[in-house]
Amino acid sequence: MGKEFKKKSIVLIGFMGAGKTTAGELAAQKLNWGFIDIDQEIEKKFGMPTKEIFKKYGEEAFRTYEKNIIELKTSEEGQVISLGGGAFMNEVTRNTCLANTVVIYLDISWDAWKKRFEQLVDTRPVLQGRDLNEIEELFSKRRILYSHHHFHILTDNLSPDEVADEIVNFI
Ligand SMILES: Nc1ncnc2c1ncn2[C@@H]1O[C@H](COP(=O)(O)OP(=O)(O)O)[C@@H](O)[C@H]1O
Ligand SMILES: O=C(O)C1=C[C@@H](OP(=O)(O)O)[C@@H](O)[C@H](O)C1
Ligand SMILES: [Mg+2]
Repeated sequence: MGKEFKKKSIVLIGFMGAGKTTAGELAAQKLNWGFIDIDQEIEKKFGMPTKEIFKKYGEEAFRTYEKNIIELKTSEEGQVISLGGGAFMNEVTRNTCLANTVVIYLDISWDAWKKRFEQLVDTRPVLQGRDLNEIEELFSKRRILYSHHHFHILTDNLSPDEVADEIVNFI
């Protein structure tokens, strides 16, 4: 028997709403790889949406479980793994992903993101109680850490399917 070919997993990073979940699932289908959405894993564990987890258990509990599940899932191969937008702020997570996986940054400009705000505000706990100026500040702060990646896709003028194609072409 020949050696089995194992593929490094892909990790998608970027600000909330950039399309990590949507494009990640499509890319996994195209590659015939597994798909793991870290938020969905956390929601399964807690049995409630992320917004409720933040309310009931607090952000710290969410972040701790998030870090641990990423550690676990990035040890698997041949997976497309969509992170939540805040996960990459954790240094351990960043180092693990950069060392063990192919990190792809789904970038979106602030102008394009603003148009998606209404679509996101009801479900994203981090947006609750923040005005657009505060969100832009968070956007700029996080962007600095997203600069650590292996491949970058500017998604502003791309459909989810086109983003998935870019991911597949890179791999
Ligand atoms: N390339 C895109 N163009 C337009 N809308 C998109 C694109 N990618 C995702 N969306 C939409 O933006 C919202 C957030 O997408 P999602 O995949 O959940 O992002 P993330 O996982 O990065 O938070 C969804 O309503 C989705 O349909
Ligand atoms: O940016 C963040 O801190 C978060 C982003 C969300 O994921 P998406 O980036 O998939 O929206 C989710 O993990 C949670 O609401 C926190
Ligand atoms: Mg997502």
